Amino acid sequence: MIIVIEGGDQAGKLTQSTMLEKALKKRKIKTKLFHFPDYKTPVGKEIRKYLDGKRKFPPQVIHCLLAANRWEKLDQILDAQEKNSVLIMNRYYQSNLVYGLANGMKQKWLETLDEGLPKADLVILLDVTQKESFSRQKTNRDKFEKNEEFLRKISKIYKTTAKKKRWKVIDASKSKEEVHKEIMKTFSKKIGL
Ligand SMILES: Nc1ncnc2c1ncn2[C@@H]1O[C@H](COP(=O)(O)OP(=O)(O)OP(=O)(O)O)[C@@H](O)[C@H]1O
Ligand SMILES: Cc1cn([C@H]2C[C@H](O)[C@@H](COP(=O)(O)O)O2)c(=O)[nH]c1=O
Repeated sequence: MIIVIEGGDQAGKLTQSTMLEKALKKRKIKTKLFHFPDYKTPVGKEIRKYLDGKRKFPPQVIHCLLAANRWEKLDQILDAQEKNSVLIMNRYYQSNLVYGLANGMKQKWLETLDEGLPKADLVILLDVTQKESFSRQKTNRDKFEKNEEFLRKISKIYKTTAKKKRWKVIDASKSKEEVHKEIMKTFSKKIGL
């Protein structure tokens, strides 16, 4: 199964996807964690430059690149699916939908970019207020993260999309351990334990 950990800036996606990976491996469940964007690939390097303000692209181009970055990893994803029971995605195509909508792109256009990639079985949205996210100090904010107004928009679109698409929303302003417990509860329920 594919579990996606989603959320805005500093929501705790890296923390929680790593804690989940560790917990599943401890239970002897074969698990592989992917991170998107993957900044190490050729397309990923372009995305990094864009987010750092060193490249300029129209929104259509950056959202195509963000999807292309997943297509670059398709063979690795398929291979990982063969070898593991669970794949965890620290962001996946759901991010492109939310950020793309916030950037004025159409839903159908955005969804077509990722059509054909292995689908998510469970999407967990880590919900934090924009205030809480900003209090989790970060020195180098990227192009999308610098704009507070944009981040408020992202938070709103995440919530409405989660409702429409039945993503599991978890209050991520709680402690790391409490959020992890909630994620484990959701996972157990999903697999019928
Ligand atoms: N539940 C929590 N409570 C308080 N601080 C947290 C919590 N979860 C994560 N943090 C802290 O917030 C910061 C961001 O966490 P993390 O890198 O996991 O978030 P992220 O969603 O992956 O961020 P980004 O999208 O910006 O890469 C880190 O310093 C982390 O230790
Ligand atoms: C995968 C993906 C990401 N984005 C956006 C979301 C963030 O603003 C950046 C990535 O930053 P992070 O600190 O490395 O999480 O890119 C997007 O718009 N579309 C996507 O598919």
